[in-house]
Amino acid sequence: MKYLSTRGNASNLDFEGVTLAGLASDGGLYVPETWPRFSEAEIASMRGLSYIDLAVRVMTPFTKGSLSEAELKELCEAAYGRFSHAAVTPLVQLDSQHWLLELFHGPTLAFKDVALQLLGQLFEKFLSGSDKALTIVGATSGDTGSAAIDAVAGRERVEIFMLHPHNRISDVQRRQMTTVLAPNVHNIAIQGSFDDAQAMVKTMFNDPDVNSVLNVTAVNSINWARLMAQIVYYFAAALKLGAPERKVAFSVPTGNFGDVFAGYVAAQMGLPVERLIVATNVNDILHRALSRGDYSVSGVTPTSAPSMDIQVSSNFERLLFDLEGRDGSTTAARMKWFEQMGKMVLSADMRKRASFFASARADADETAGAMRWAYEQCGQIIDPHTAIGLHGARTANIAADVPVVTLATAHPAKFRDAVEQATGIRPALPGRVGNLFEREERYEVLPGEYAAVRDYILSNAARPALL
Ligand SMILES: Cc1ncc(COP(=O)(O)O)c(C=O)c1O
Ligand SMILES: N[C@@H](CCOP(=O)(O)O)C(=O)O
Repeated sequence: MKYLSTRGNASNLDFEGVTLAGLASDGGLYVPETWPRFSEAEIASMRGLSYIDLAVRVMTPFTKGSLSEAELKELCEAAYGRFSHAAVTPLVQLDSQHWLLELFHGPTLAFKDVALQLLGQLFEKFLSGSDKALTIVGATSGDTGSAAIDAVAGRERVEIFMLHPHNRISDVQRRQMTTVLAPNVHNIAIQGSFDDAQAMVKTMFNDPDVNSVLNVTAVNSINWARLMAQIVYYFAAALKLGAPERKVAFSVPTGNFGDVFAGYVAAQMGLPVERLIVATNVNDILHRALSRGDYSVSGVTPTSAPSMDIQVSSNFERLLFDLEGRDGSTTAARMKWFEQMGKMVLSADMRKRASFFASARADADETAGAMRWAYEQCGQIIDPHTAIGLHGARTANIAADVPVVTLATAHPAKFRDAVEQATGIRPALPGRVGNLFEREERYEVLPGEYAAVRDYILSNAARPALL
């Protein structure tokens, strides 16, 4: 499989190349040259497979040429062997139409583990036998950071610098990152928002002062391998609910548009998806864009679902690329305009082409209300991000005979204060996170200025000599 950049001006790479590169050299995001497609019979034959065997089946078309099926299986076994549930991503029924897809049974209690446990294995595999080292530079609104750090802490040849918005993530999220004291892990709290951190990361990729000495890569969902691994659980859920004979709708708590884009890819691959509901909090740029064409950035408002306090949704670029006929120069011009003006308009025609996506927005009361409904009506404690998804699922106009699956993206214990406020229940942290509140923390607080962050990374990166 070959991959091309959404901005049409970077070398085409194979799977190994895009995994190690993270972002394309023209600032675009890598996508497969074409979407692979399974027939109905092929999808039916996936029923009953274990999660690992299903993952190999779904991901093989994307990894062809870089990994054999046996190698991919070995990596999946290592990645998913650390999950605390035998099904890896179990489904829980709420009522006659609604299900939760629990994606938080990995080591750091959020859906990010599903992709990042595999990405850690992929880095190791692709670096083995070479003299290369990688410097991961990532931005997190709380969950990607801990999942990425868990996946690479202590590994040789990989060093990680993770930027988070200072004082804007939960105490559990922060400690899951800052108490990992392995020498290859560096946490930086920046005075600013996740969007500021994400913009710095993207700038770093094309900064000659950085990439002349460091081999920089990404663990955010700008890295194609992240999205690829997230496609699998859409197949897992739909197959359990009757696919390919029966259509299923998904409601996805959305920030960077990565998770829901993985659902879009699953549909391109032939999975019968009725609708994808893009569920946002009050940082609602995607809801505004899909419902009325207004993709314009306003300030980020802190909410009880901090991981979704995002306005610039990186993966939306991948959708725009498809909606505009996969013409890189059109997408490049559109993104350049957006980067300068902070806004773009989606024409009625583009919105029509995107009408496979529905969208919804939940404010603070609606988020708390969804947590209460899940607890009082269905006996389920859910986190605020999942609650936003559930609000979207329950308010979208989906026919009563179509199952609606809400992606449960984080364990409620990561957001104990918000859950307790809404339901009166303070969820306990699962044993697998250990004595988080007794461990020493280490992180650097830096101003939200690109030069300060770049200089810190350049002076603290341990292995430039290996490149
Ligand atoms: C718990 C949680 N839910 C939802 C999201 C949104 O996912 P995405 O950024 O892929 O849209 C995030 C962050 O990305 C998250 O951490
Ligand atoms: N919500 C994320 C933000 C980054 O998203 P990513 O999926 O692109 O890594 C987080 O929790 O860090």
